[in-house]
Amino acid sequence: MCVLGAERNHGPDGAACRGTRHVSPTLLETKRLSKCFGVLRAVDDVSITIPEGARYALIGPNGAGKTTLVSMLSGALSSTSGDITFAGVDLTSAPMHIRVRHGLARTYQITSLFPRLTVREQVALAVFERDGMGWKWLAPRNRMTAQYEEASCLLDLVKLGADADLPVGGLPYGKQRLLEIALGLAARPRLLLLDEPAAGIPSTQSAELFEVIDALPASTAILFIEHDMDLVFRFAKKIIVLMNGQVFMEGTPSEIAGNASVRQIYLGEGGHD
Ligand SMILES: Nc1ncnc2c1ncn2[C@@H]1O[C@H](COP(=O)(O)OP(=O)(O)OP(=O)(O)O)[C@@H](O)[C@H]1O
Repeated sequence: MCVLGAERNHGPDGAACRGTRHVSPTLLETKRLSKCFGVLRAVDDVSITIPEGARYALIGPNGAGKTTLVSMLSGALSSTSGDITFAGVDLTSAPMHIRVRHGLARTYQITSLFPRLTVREQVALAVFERDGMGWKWLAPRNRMTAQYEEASCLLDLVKLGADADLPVGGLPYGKQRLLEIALGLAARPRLLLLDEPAAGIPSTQSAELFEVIDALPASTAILFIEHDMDLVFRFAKKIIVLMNGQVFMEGTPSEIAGNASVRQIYLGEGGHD
C-alpha cells in the first residue's frame, strides 16, 4: 500500500514527528516579496499565503512575473526584498536544498537526465538522493527494497506504474512530464511548485495530466502556473492573478471569472463560462 501521506510527516532532519507537529493552515507566506532586474521590478511587493493542501493557480499575462515569483519561492532566484516563511520557518535566504528539506520543492524538466535508466530506477535514485544515500543506489537492488517500493508507489500515484520498467528515454513526452512530477514528489514536498506542467503536451493529454495532479494526496499542496484557462478553472480551487509583478486579484474561480476587470484585461471580453 502507498504510505506517502503518512510518511511525509518528517522534519527536515528526517526524524519522524507523527502526532507532534503543529499543523498550521498556512503553509507558505510571502510578505512584500520583490525582485528587481536592474530597473525592472519583475515581482513587486507580493504578499500571498498558501494553505496546507492547496490547489492554487498562478495566472497572468506574459511577463507578469509568474516564473520569477515561483523561482524565488523555490530558491532558484534570490529576492531583492521581502520575506518567505514556510511552515513557520523563515526561508527567505535559504538555498534551494534547504527549502527542499523543509518540504518546498519544484519540478524540473528531465530531458537531460539518464535516458537509459528505467523509469523506476530514475525515481528510486531521487528517493536515495533525498535520503542522502545517492551513492548506495548502485548496490544490489534486493537490498534496497524500501526505496524501490517507494519509487513504485510514486509511479502509481502519477499513473506510470505500467511504464516502470521502460527506459526513461523511450517515454513519450507527456509521460516524461508525469515522471517529472514523480521526481518532485520523491522529495516528499508539502508544497510542490509546478511551472506550466503541461507545456508542450497535446491539449488532449493535458487534462489527464492535471487529473493526476488533482488526485495527489491532500498532504501535498500544489501551486501551478498555467496559461490554459480551461485547465485553470477546472483544477484550481483558488487563483492568484499577477499583473505587472503585483497581485491584481486573488479568489475562487467563480470570483475571478466574475470580476469585470479581470475579464476585460486578461480573460478577454467574453470571460470564462
Ligand atoms: N533573468 C532576467 N533578467 C532580466 N529580466 C528578466 C529575467 N527574468 C525575467 N525577466 C523579466 O521579468 C519580467 C517577468 O518575467 P517572468 O518570466 O517572471 O514572467 P511570466 O509571467 O512568467 O511570463 P510568461 O508567462 O511569458 O512565462 C519580464 O519582463 C521578463 O522579461
